[in-house]
Formats: sequence, structure tokens, C-alpha cells
Amino acid sequence: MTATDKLDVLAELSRILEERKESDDDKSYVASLHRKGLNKILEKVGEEAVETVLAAKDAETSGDNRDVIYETADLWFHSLVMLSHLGEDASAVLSELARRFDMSGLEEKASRNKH
Ligand SMILES: N=c1c2ncn([C@@H]3O[C@H](COP(=O)(O)OP(=O)(O)OP(=O)(O)O)[C@@H](O)[C@H]3O)c2ncn1[C@@H]1O[C@H](COP(=O)(O)O)[C@@H](O)[C@H]1O
Repeated sequence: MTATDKLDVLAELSRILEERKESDDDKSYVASLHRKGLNKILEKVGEEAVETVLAAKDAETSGDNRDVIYETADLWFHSLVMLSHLGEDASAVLSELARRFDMSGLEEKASRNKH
């Protein structure tokens, strides 16, 4: 899979997430999250963030990155469900990251403090 193909994964996942808003929640995990509402989705984002942090600490010790990749995928997925619930998608985040290409992290931090 090329780098562009991998970016297509985000676009395709965003499309599927949008479609699942209309799905039957007996058949779709994403639809069931939307039905449970934003608080449930945020609970999952928080849970997956903690699991990612723990997996990263384990990876540092073991040298095995498989679990941290798996947990990060769960975190990204649930973050995309959160954005979808709020009417946004991955492209909004990609645009924000692209906007930062010409800016150092320190400049970006200084510009944030002006908001
Ligand atoms: N990428 C994912 C994906 N990653 C993780 N998960 C689900 O996220 C959940 C992870 O939560 P946990 O490990 O905490 O599992 P859990 O204990 O069952 O969760 P809770 O009971 O606490 O809610 C599991 O049910 C995983 O199956 C995902 N579910 C769906 N997708 C994508 O979303 C698409 C639509 O899914 P459906 O809506 O189910 O058709 C799929 O085709 C996939 O492309």
C-alpha cells in the first residue's frame, strides 16, 4: 500500500462512518455509539487514549510495537467517530495538520496562545 493509498483509508473510513449514522444500531457498532450519544463516545476516546499510553510504555520495555499500533488504531477510530458525531471528518483534521507544515511546533504553540 502506498502513502496515498493509506490516506485513502482515512477518506474511506470517514465515508463509512457517515453512512453508519443512518444504520440500524443492532448491526453497526458505529450506529450504536451514535445512539448512545456523545458522552459514551468520549468515554471510549478516553479509554482508548489510556490504553494507548499503557501500550506505549510496554512497547518501550519490550521493544514490541504491535499492541501500541493496535491501540492507536482504536484511538484514531473512536476519535473519528467523535468528529463524525459533531458533523466533522478526518479531512478537517488533515487540513489543520497541512496548515501547520510551514510552521515550527514552537511557532504554532505561540500562535495558539494568541487565540
Ligand atoms: N475501525 C473500526 C474499529 N476499530 C475498533 N472497533 C470496535 O471498537 C470496539 C473497541 O472497544 P473495546 O475494545 O473497548 O470493546 P468493547 O468492550 O466491546 O466496547 P464497549 O462495550 O466498552 O463499548 C470494539 O467493538 C471494536 O470492534 C471498530 N469498529 C469499526 N471500525 C470500522 O468502522 C466500520 C463500521 O463498523 P460497524 O458500524 O460496526 O459496521 C467497520 O467496517 C470498520 O472499518
